[in-house]
Amino acid sequence: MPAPFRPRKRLGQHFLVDPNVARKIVEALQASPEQPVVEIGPGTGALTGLLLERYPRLTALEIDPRAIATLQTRWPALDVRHADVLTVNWAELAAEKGEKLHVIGNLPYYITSPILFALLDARDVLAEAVLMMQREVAERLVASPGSKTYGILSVIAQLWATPALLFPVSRHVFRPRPRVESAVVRLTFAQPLPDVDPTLLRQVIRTAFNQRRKTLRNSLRRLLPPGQTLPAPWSQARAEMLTPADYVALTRWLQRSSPPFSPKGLPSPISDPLKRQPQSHAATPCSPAETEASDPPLSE
Ligand SMILES: C[S@@+](CC[C@H](N)C(=O)[O-])C[C@H]1O[C@@H](n2cnc3c(N)ncnc32)[C@H](O)[C@@H]1O
Repeated sequence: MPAPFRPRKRLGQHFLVDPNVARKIVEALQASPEQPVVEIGPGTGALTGLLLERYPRLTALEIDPRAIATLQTRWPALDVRHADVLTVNWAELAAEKGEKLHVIGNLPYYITSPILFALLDARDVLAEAVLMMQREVAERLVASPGSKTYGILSVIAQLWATPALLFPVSRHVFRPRPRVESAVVRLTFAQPLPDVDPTLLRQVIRTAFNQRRKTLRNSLRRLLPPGQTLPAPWSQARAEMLTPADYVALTRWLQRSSPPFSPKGLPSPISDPLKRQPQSHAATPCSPAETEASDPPLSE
């Protein structure tokens, strides 16, 4: 069905036109019918109709009033809210629904990374998220240590959730066609990690990857108390060699060394990242500074 209005590229409006792909995405959601589902960016409703058939407690969040008018005409009873997904208060929405939320959406690709970080931040009130995104970002979410695509997003996503790359989607099933290929990912949100300050953990990961060419001994220097140095297995490693679990262990060690972050300070055994087998891209040069909003240009 052609969009009843001119798609706006600046809003990432590439509408899905293949009903089989739409069905596959909706079927990837593991929510049961009585659970609350939130759709990000319903657009003209490629997923919305299918979702409503299964999930009567659906809420849709859309920024474009023209899309909202279309949705209200097609499904007058739909709970569609005019909202910028980046400013949504997920905790309030979950409180309103009375339980953890299941999120779904074909994401607007110009803000994929900020949406992912916002959802990961809201992990305590979310159960799962099934999201279509550019394939390159999907691959980053599931990347392993030592690989070219392993970065801040990989580590944080793998700590706060279990990401699974479900299936690829061709750029030919959208109108207008995006320039990049897509993929669908499911994030199953994890329980909080015990005995680790999440703010410090994020700061450690970010600081290490922002200078990924340097050894951790140098890149993390400013996080250490004066006179303190990193122990041997970590000090010579680079950011991309550490697993998500290593970052947790490293942060716990820092908490013990820096009193402000040291409420409990439990010891944690670590493996030696220098002895780990690097993967095929282990020696890749530094990519341009990885930032949370670094999504590539997308439209044709
Ligand atoms: C890739 S389209 C997907 C549309 C529809 N779900 C589909 O599959 O055809 C992305 C949708 O997100 C909406 N959108 C863009 N920026 C948004 C934002 N900040 N908050 C909420 N929705 C947004 C766009 O208007 C568009 O409807």
